[in-house]
Amino acid sequence: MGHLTLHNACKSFGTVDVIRDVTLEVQDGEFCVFVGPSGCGKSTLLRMIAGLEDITSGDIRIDGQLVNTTPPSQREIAMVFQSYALYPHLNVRDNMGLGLKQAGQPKAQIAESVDRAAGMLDLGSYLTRRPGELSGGQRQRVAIGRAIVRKPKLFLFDEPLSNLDAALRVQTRIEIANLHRELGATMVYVTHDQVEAMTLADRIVVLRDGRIEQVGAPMELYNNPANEFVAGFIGSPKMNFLDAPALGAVGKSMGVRPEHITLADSGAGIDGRVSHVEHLGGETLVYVNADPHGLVTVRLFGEHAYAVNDSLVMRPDMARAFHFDDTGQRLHPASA
Ligand SMILES: Nc1ncnc2c1ncn2[C@@H]1O[C@H](COP(=O)(O)OP(=O)(O)OP(=O)(O)O)[C@@H](O)[C@H]1O
Repeated sequence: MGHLTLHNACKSFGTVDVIRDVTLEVQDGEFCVFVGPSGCGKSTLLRMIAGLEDITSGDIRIDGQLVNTTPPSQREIAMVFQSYALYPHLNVRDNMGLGLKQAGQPKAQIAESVDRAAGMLDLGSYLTRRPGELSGGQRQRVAIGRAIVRKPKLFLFDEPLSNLDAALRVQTRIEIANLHRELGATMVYVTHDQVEAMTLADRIVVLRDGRIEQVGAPMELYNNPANEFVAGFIGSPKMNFLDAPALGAVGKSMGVRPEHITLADSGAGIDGRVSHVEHLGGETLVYVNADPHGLVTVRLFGEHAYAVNDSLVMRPDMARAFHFDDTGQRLHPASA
């Protein structure tokens, strides 16, 4: 079991309110990702769940039990950090088994648990190496293995992939997703990378300035963002925000995703001039300057021969456009 509830959880450092009234329920077995810009309070919230930070007010419960003042070691959680936090003088087997050893488990049982976790993470042939003899990705797998052997109620991950290069990040992301499927454990995962959030999460919690902006399944946030902030944060490349009055559209700004605009040489649409083109092979990103909207990103499938300074016309798919008022709240006009 690993059911987590936060009720009006708040955290202040001195007079600065870092987490404000967070109420959230994470179901047993769920993969929940906290995402948001730098400084929005993701790590602080995770550390409050872990017990590494006191909470200023509110409640945190694990499986219904109030843990506000429970020390981290008694919360039955395991945390995986960006920095691995392995003991350099211990080999992989001893690093992974240390928690069980400290808990007084018999040697044979520890060996069995470590072997099982090492098998899951493909670490079997590295068990006698020390962390210094491993790559960054292997070290992070050891840190994850150390969490697995403890059979915690809750896995907490704090940006575990940030120190890995791009290819290894993708590979380790897939391994974490597989692990979640295999273990069926509750996982709470912090990242500032919305692609990681989209690909791993059952549910994403979007934070800004210590508050929850929206909670939902990845595609729910993509297709139905509650406000301009979430609309701009989820999706890569980012949503375009066009000048709604200039288009005769409802609201202050009209949000259109780069993949929901087509280009034509002439005719009806928004006139613009190509400012930059990125050829990515499978797709082409065309950056178009259009007054008064500014720089608009258009994402086209496949290869396209647009060049800087080409004049063209953009045609947003109005059925997929979003409308926002001047406070950034989503409008639902009857015509939208
Ligand atoms: N011990 C502390 N004392 C005072 N302020 C703190 C402390 N820890 C964090 N903060 C502040 O709390 C805010 C939230 O920090 P936190 O590390 O939780 O953000 P984050 O969303 O995880 O950011 P990042 O993505 O950059 O890691 C920041 O403004 C930070 O400066």
